[in-house]
Amino acid sequence: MRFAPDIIERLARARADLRMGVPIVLTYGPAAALVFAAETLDAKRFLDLRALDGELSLTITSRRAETLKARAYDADIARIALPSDADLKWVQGVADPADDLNSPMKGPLRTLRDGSADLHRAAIKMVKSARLLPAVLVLPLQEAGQFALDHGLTVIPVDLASPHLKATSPMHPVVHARLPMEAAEAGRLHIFRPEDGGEEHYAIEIGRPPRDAPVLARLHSACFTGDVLGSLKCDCGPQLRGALNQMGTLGHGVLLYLNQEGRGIGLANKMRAYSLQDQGFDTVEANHRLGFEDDERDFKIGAKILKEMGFSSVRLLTNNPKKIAMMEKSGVKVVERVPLKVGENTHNSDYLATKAAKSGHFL
Ligand SMILES: Nc1nc2c(ncn2[C@@H]2O[C@H](COP(=O)(O)OP(=O)(O)OP(=O)(O)O)[C@@H](O)[C@H]2O)c(=O)[nH]1
Ligand SMILES: [Zn+2]
Repeated sequence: MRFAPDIIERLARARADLRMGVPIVLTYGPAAALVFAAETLDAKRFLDLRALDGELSLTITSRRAETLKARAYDADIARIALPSDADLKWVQGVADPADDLNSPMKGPLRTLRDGSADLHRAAIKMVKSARLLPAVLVLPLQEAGQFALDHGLTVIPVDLASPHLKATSPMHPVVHARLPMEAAEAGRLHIFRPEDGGEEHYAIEIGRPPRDAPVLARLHSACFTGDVLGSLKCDCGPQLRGALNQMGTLGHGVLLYLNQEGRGIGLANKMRAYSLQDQGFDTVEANHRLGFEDDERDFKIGAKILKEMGFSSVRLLTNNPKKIAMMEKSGVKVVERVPLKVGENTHNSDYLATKAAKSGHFL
């Protein structure tokens, strides 16, 4: 009998811990560290953390470090030595750009350059996958095993975890049922569940497309504001309905509804980005100021689901060349790109222009 969680299950637990403000322990060979997500750390735990010995660092991505004018010696991340007088408000000010313009002085920031950054890099990956701000407090630990046991903390060995932090989780069909829709009466909704405890994704199959021919397909990323609320800041709502209508007219197609809200940063972070856009930054700059890349989505998920459904080639409805490249790389042939230009308005024209200029979208 073996009921203990395996590494994938422990990673899911660790993500939930971080979201609730509970620290985790990361180990890598003989090295170990106590890790808190800066966003969810509370005052009480921060005081207790301060009382422990060791060099406490606030690790951020090099994207965020650039905005804060901090040197990033570890390529994609920067380990900021926590000043002795730094309080929780200071930590959150480094993590969250909301007040950058009101109170720009966070530094001068001293970043660490000696020692290994492996644990810190893994910690950033974990908070990103927990859809939190990419900033972590990291304290090296000596007796990590005992410490974790004493405090009931989840322990993640980074060497075991890293292949899973990189890979796209296998996706399993859960259930499907008939769903007549305005765009097509012959609709069917399929639910797919990843093995890693992450978000479920959906496939909307219209008609019964033959599996041995290219299918009209769309990879749509969740956009609560556009899809549900009819936001005018983006073109997602009209693209969603436009794609379904084209498939309905043709009589068959597959729309994948991928729960990668805000280009993979989650709705809370997307709203942080919107707030920065209200301060004058464009969609790409806002992501960078938050510490994210322009696009944190994993399009391999889409290819996995299509293959699972039996499709191997598509006519892809998109203006995004990266989706095409990723499908091809993942073994789904894109025989044709079908442009999807709908829903431009006065509120989103700058947003669409930025995507064309900075993210390489087809005009
Ligand atoms: N971070 C962030 N995400 C946004 C913003 N505006 C829209 N989104 C998200 O961007 C995604 C839009 O995805 P898609 O409809 O696949 O658009 P796309 O990558 O431009 O590709 P195509 O529409 O296929 O050309 C959704 O997840 C939205 O929630 C924004 O300003 N910031
Ligand atoms: Zn949108």
